[in-house]
Amino acid sequence: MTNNPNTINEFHWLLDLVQTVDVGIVVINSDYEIKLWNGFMENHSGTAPSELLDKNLFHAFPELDANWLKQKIESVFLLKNRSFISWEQRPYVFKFKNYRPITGRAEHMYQNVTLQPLLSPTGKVTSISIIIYDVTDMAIKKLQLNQANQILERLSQTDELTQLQNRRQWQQCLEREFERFTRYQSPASLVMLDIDHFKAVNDNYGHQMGDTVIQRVAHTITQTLRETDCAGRYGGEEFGVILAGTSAEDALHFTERLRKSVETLTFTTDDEQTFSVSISLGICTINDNIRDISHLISLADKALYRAKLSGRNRSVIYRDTDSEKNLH
Ligand SMILES: Nc1nc2c(ncn2[C@@H]2O[C@H](COP(=O)(O)OP(=O)(O)OP(=O)(O)O)[C@@H](O)[C@H]2O)c(=O)[nH]1
Repeated sequence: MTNNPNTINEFHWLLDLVQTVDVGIVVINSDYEIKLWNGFMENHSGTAPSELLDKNLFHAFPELDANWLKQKIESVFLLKNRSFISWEQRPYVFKFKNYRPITGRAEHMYQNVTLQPLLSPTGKVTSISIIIYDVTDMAIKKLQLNQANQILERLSQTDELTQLQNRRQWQQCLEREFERFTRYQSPASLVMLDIDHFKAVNDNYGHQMGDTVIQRVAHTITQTLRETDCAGRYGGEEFGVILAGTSAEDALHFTERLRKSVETLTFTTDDEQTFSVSISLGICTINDNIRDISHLISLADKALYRAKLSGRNRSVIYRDTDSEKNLH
């Protein structure tokens, strides 16, 4: 030890800094015995260094994930390299309460942690330091931003009135299904459907009632779908449904079930008038002659048009020959 007063001063300053810095500092030896526990750690854990000195870290804090942390510590001793634990990988190592005024809503402190080898004068790693940074403010902001982005993403994909997928999103889904067919010949059918005489609904009962009809038809579609199917609002009162792994005949079961459910819906206006609506549906199954999704949509639309022409409130399967016997 030196008796040089300058060196002694510097040593005291360093000790003071270690004790008061707003970062947690813990030093442990290779037996996990605590050799240093600074002021930050004392304040947040509520345990004074005098109670911890030479105690085993994992006995003193049994809530620590011992298996995982020991592995990390061992590799620092072995490789003599720093190791970094990000809050995104693991929100905290030491579970401390969060007292930050800005992010008061966070239950615990988010931590970035560095494990650093401490070399003896002979170059041996006899201890390591665990340095804990409180990153709660930054973590909460990032989590809130992620959450806001998720909401924005959902909004940009959803039709506001019906909560079905909007046209752009739905077409992407159709694109994926089309690709699955081209790659794996995985069958799929497209259904385009439209509310019959919808202009008359608006004209007779008002635009707001028209919106209610669109919403309830959309809800009925959602209730009739399987999880793998994908429904979207294609335009005003026109919807598209992609039925994965479904032949034309099976798609017909779906459309007929849906058509009958819509028929049973009743609507009541403010002045107690009641009315019902019907839908027409066109089905087209993907096959090798179909070039792309625009072509597929146009063929399903042709079948829908035929359903309208032949009296509405029915399902029609598109076939190249497209004869009357396909009407239902
Ligand atoms: N209330 C409401 N009406 C809409 C909306 N989008 C489109 N429309 C109306 O839907 C009507 C569609 O009418 P048309 O395409 O002529 O067809 P239709 O009356 O349904 O008759 P068919 O399809 O031939 O059975 C138009 O009057 C549009 O103004 C919407 O979001 N809300």
